[in-house]
Amino acid sequence: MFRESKNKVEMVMNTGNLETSHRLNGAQRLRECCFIVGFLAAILLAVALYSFNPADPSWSQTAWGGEVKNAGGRIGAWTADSLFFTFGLLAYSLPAVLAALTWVFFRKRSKNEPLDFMLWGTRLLGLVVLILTSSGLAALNFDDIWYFSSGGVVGDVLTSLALPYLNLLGSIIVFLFLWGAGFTLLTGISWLSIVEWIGNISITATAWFLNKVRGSEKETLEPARESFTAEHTEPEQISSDMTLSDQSEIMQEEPEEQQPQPSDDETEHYQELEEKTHRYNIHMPDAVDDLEQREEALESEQPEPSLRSQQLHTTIEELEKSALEQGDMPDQVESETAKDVQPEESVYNPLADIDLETEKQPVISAEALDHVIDDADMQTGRIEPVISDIESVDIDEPELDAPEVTEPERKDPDVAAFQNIVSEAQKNMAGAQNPFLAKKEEDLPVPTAPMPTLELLYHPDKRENHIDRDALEDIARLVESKLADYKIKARVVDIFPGPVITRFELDLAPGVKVSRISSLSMDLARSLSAMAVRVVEVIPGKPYVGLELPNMSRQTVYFSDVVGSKQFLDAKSPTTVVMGQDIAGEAVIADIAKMPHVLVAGTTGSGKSVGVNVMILSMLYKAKPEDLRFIMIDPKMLELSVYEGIPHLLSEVVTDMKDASNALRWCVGEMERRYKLMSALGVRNVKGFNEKLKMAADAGHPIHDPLWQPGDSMDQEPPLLEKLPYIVVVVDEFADLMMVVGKKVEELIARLAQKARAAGIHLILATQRPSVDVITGLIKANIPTRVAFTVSTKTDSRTILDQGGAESLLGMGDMLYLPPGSSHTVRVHGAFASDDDVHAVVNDWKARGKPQYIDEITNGDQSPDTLLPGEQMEGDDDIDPLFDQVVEFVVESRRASVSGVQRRFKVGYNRASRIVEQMEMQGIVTPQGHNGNREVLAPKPVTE
Ligand SMILES: Nc1ncnc2c1ncn2[C@@H]1O[C@H](COP(=O)(O)OP(=O)(O)OP(=O)(O)O)[C@@H](O)[C@H]1O
Repeated sequence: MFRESKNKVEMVMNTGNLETSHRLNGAQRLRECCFIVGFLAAILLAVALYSFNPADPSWSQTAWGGEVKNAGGRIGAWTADSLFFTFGLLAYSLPAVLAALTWVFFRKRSKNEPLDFMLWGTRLLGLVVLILTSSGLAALNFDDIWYFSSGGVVGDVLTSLALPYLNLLGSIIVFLFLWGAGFTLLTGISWLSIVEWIGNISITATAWFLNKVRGSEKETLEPARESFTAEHTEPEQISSDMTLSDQSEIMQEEPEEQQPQPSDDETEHYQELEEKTHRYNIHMPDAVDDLEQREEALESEQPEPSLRSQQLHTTIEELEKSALEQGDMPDQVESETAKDVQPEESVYNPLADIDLETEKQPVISAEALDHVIDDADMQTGRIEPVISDIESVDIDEPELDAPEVTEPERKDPDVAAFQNIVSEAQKNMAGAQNPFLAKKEEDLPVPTAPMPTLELLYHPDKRENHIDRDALEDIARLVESKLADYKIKARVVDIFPGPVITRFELDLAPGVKVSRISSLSMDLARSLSAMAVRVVEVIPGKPYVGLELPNMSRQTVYFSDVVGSKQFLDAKSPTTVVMGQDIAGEAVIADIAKMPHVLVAGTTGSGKSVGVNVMILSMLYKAKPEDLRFIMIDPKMLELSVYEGIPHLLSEVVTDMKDASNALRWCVGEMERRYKLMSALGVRNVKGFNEKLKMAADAGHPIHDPLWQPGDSMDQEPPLLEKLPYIVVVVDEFADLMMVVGKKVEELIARLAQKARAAGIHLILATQRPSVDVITGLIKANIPTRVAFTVSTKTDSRTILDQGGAESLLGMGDMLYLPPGSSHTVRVHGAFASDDDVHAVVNDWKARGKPQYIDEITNGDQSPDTLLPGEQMEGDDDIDPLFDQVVEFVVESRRASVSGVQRRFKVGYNRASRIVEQMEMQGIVTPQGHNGNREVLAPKPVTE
């Protein structure tokens, strides 16, 4: 009508809405009026109370006709008088109370903010209690105002009720506490939080005040045990050199965490949580990272699953569908038949089919097959002569590209009989040549690789090297607390997990002696429930002490792992040997030529023989026979005889102790010869000698033997000098040698150990008896490199290493290696080479060549010509004083056993065996036979 446009209409409507929204509805209007009146009353009340004049007319005063002084007029005077009369001093607070009540009840509220009557009921109750108790307290404690009691009538009534029963103090206390309860009812503020808040304020104020008083001088906190823990838990937040104010600043920075004071349980929970998040410095071995990287690489390298393997995961329906689409679905009849014969098979497997068929052949009759075909025909409605009889099934089978299936039923009886005869003959042959019996190797095919390959060795499957950080941290905490039990303040700073043990590096508090921890190693092992704990007193380059604890699950360090390591592959020397892995899993290798001799000791079963085998095998991986030769002495006849026949051997493996001393004597002679040769060529060692020889040969002037004299051989001119190989002498049970041959061996070994280094002759001596009569001072002084496997006592450890520690090893190849020229032992987990590994490498070398034994090494009879400088003929030894008596006894008893002589004459083994050998030399008894017995050659004395 009069509104012209639609827009305008909307605008007018909107404006109308807005206008109505600003108007109050009926109830609201009433409430707002009450709100205004309430405030008016509060203001008037305040005016009346604060301008109260006792001379004004009121309930209590009669002042007729006088001028009213009260600013609230006559009403104000009467009201004020009434309130002062009723509430006393408390009347002054009533305007504020009235204003507050007005605000609470009449202010405009939103719909989502309804009045909580329960809450307001308690508040009202609180207010009443507060007013009553305040009046009571005022009546008891304050003077009257004007002519009113300070507590008003209310206070007077309350006190008159309380005083006869509670007396003054009791009444005050009761009113005070009720007042407190009323306050909490009214405000909802807990008195506990008020107390804590006051405490906080006072501490902060005191700290602030103290710092103010001390001026710029800042207080430094002592790193006490508590702060020590704090440092651990929040190192980046609270450090020991922070001032108190700094710390309070930090506290203020996190008010949410500091202000709501937690309960005791919560505090404990937080402490636990803090301790859980306490991270130690764990050094993961590189191997773990490598492993992870390799795993990732392997995963990324994994080829896409082939179509065939994809098909394995599809259902038969999907396969059929796709086959139909591609048009290579087999004949319906065939598939149906197959279904009947093999209802379970969902994926086609030719091998499974063959097995099934061959198994089923005898039980499927032609009738049954016909029945199957009938069924199929009925289902398909097609008649096709697919299977005619059983034979046709058999003949069709080879099409399936299956392995040969033996079918004894169809064999000719003559052929079967012939085969029986042949197999019987083969069995007899096999019985004669039992493969489990050690036998001479036939000519093996020569390997194509120039040196043995790593494929010969056992390669373990990929091993999980899972390191549980939380478990390690738990152990670290346990270590700290156990040490604290023994009053040792120490803190774990670094953790090095390894394949066999984990090293915890401890930072000791100032003044704690390392020896205290060392002496506690047994107690620590017990309290940590560990097999053994080794204390590393000095870690080179670090101010810490090491505590080595065995891992829960131990990993075997395989020879193939270490021999395939970069360090070993990079090493050039032919005498490089593998030791094992250090505590962090890094390969430890050494060079025998630099050692130059090594002593290996440990109790039986500690892994010595495996260790020695590993050393020999690693040299077989590095050196050709022209570079390195071995002389092996093995009194046990077990450990080293496996090497018999490798081209590196200079002589057969020596198992007779007499031959062993000959071999050692030969070595001394060879050493002397080499020295003469080297001095003739003016070189200082074997390496220099070989280089000079090569240089001369390359230059076309090969060097002839300068020591040759006419008559030494049938040749007319001196022979050409040949390359000198390193010679490594391995003695597996050195104690045996010392026991049987005695002093002579000690002398020979000492001579070799002193001088053989430059001549390229090196010794590996292993013993399971690390006692001072075996490892004598003379030998020890000349053999600087030692390897200690587990020993039973600390004394044994000292005998080998000149320090303790080997008694705390874990066995199974766990060793302490004392490198040459060092007094610090290195803990090494020895590499493990199985018998199969040894055989594989040995066979590989046997296939490459035959050894050329030097007979004089073992058979070299002692004659005045072959005597070494300074050596005496054995026969020149003084005849034993007991000799004549022993001869008499032996000739009479006709028994020439060493033990018999020992028993009869009460002498030691060495002396008895020497006397028997002297008798042998004089032809009184025969040499030892195969059974160890000797026969008496001298005739029995004739008795009259
Ligand atoms: N490095 C190693 N890792 C794992 N197991 C090892 C290792 N070395 C040795 N062993 C285990 O310890 C056993 C004993 O080792 P070995 O025969 O070398 O001891 P031994 O000290 O030579 O004893 P004995 O003196 O009696 O010959 C081995 O059969 C093997 O099972």
